[in-house]
Amino acid sequence: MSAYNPLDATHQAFVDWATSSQGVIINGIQAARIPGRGHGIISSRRIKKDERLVFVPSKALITINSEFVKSLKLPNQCTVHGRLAAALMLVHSDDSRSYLPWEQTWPTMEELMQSIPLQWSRNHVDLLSQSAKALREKQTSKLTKDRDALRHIVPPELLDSDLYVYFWLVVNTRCFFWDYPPPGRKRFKRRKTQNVDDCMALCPFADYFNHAEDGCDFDSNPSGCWITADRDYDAGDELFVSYGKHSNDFLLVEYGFVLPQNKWDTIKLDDYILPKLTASQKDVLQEFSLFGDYTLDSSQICYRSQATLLGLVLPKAKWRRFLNGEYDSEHEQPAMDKKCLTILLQYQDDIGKNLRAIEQLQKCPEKDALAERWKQIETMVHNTVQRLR
Ligand SMILES: C[S@@+](CC[C@H](N)C(=O)[O-])C[C@H]1O[C@@H](n2cnc3c(N)ncnc32)[C@H](O)[C@@H]1O
Repeated sequence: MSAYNPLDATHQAFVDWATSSQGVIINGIQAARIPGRGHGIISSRRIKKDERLVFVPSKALITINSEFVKSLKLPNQCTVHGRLAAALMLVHSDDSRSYLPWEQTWPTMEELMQSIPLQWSRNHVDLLSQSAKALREKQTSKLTKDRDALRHIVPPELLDSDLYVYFWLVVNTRCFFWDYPPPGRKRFKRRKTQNVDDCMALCPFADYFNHAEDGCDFDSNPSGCWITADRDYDAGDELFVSYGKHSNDFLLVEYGFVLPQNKWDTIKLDDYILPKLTASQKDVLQEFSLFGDYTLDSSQICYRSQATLLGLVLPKAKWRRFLNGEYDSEHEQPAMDKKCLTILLQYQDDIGKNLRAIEQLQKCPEKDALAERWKQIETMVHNTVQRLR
């Protein structure tokens, strides 16, 4: 007996549509409402490793080569992401669109806008971590570029509306990797030249799978794509796929959630290390390609940070010898640990300030997401401080 709730009529209608008219083959799994994760996939019986769980034929995907997308003649200067979002928006008012039963299972605009920081208000954005802020800025400029590339073809009242952002986020959160050219070509080969960011397809039913650190295997060929069990499962277990080896800041910005346990999680230390460096130390780091991108994971500071911090405790000539692999820094380890500790104590102060500011916010999903993330950051920093002490 599963702990998850059965599907409502909208989702059941979508599953019927996907299997009866789109050729989607579902084996041993079903969609279900999963508390805290929207919908997801659970096993309807015991499943053996390597069983194929779902097959989605290529004709059922929404890609840049789907007829309704192609017919809109959207400009190639716009990313595939931006064009797919525009196409979904432009046909949104057409009640005869073929994939309507599928679209009705997607999250609402409110759910997406609240969970993903892209459209958060300034007071919430200001309380994101440094790395989440940087990722959000990148995302914002990608959205702006997509809008600019579409401006001469899509009316501004649509392009600048929340509806465009909504479909842009639907594409961002629900696409799978897909890099095949349209059917009908004599030779059906993967395009080697295509930008990986442009290899996207919306994939009915497979898009119910939630993310975990590790999960079932996704694969594809020109006929379609499928997901295979990575291990045995009991009836009623939730099954996941992995969206990639992502930190929680990345998951928050791109997908609107964080994992409670995440072996790929890291936090950035740049704001604490870079201000401590002189101009000439920065030059040396540039020379050795070690400038910036300093991280801490659940147990240690990355090599880049350690090599950089050594520059604060070693004379320049010795530091250069270390960077050239000619000097072993074992003697300086205690001094370096001390530097590290100073930096992390400063970080702890800021974490405290952020948590107190978040405490003052009115109750809302953004507040909960911010508090959860900063408590994770607090734990990571605290554990390293304890270890160094
Ligand atoms: C491809 S969809 C997965 C299906 C989705 N849960 C739904 O209800 O339609 C990706 C979205 O699912 C949610 N999600 C995926 N994995 C999650 C997880 N481990 N915890 C919480 N939410 C998750 C996030 O909202 C994410 O943007």
